[in-house]
Amino acid sequence: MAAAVFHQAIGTSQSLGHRNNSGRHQEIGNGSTKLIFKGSNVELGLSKKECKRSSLRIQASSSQTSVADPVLSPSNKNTKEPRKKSNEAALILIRHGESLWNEKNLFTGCVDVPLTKKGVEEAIEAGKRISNIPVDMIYTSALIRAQMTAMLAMTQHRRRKVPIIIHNESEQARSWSQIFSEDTKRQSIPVIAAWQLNERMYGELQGLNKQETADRYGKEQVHEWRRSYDIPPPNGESLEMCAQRAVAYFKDQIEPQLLSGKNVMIAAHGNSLRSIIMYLDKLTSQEVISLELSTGLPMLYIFKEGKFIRRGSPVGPTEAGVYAYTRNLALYRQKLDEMLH
Ligand SMILES: O=C(O)[C@@H](CO)OP(=O)(O)O
Repeated sequence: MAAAVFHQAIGTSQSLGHRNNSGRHQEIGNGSTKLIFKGSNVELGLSKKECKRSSLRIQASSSQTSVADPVLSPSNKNTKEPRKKSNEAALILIRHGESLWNEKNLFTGCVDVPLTKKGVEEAIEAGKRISNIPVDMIYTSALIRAQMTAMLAMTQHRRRKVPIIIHNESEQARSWSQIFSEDTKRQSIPVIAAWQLNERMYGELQGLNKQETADRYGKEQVHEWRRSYDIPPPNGESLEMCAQRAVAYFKDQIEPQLLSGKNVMIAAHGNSLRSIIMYLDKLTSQEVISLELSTGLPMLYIFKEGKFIRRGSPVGPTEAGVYAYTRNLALYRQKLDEMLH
């Protein structure tokens, strides 16, 4: 029953840490032509061939289901196996919108800072870009900036399902947040908040101004702390350490959802997403140094036949290119159009 959807992934949801922001930029070319990772001073271009090379191969077995929303096909309404077998699912990654400490240029890490007005607008804009892409499950970090981003983005979604945060932290929380209508459940999207997706813990840099820290310790040292793979900032996490929990969570909890055909959105942070993208795109520890993610930029991957195929950032809800990627996405969009007209 639909309740299963709401409670299955919850076993692992927890409320701990945090992570966050930065001022840098990665630009992911729209569509599949070109990726450009821009750092403050760094630029790395990947050709189409290179992108292809870096797309992930995952040891995954067979059963996957449809990108099409089961609610839209009445025949699936009352079945225990709500989805048809299919080969693909959509994965949307989104870094949170600008936070108040991004704005002040402070190291944020696990400090739980909300979005600025600009961050709110970025999240809404991101939501418009993905408003025609199916979302069955949402994963966020335990931090408010990622959760705000996910929720604000979903206000723009045309399917109008209600994102609902799953509270599994105690038996009472589970019991008190139950939903007693199967139909209402079907019109909802479970949102799992997991500390493992939090920003890297920035140790003794948290709260310090990035520019002042560079003036004090030197630009190179600070760049190493911020972008190297295996050098941690003082008493903080390196990207490698961050990957150990973020990528493990992705593999253990999120990949199985994709394998079962669920379309997933992840709202998280600059570095937790860098580590996940490193895994998805098979970037080397050298390549990941140049990977920068802009705030509020959604990135689409198609999970198909055990592989992650990077599809760039949808430019807007009507961008024809996105829907040319897969037949299922096009069908979903068409059904939304029919439903909403
Ligand atoms: O301050 C932070 O938490 C992070 C992410 O915004 O900054 P950086 O760009 O240094 O990784």
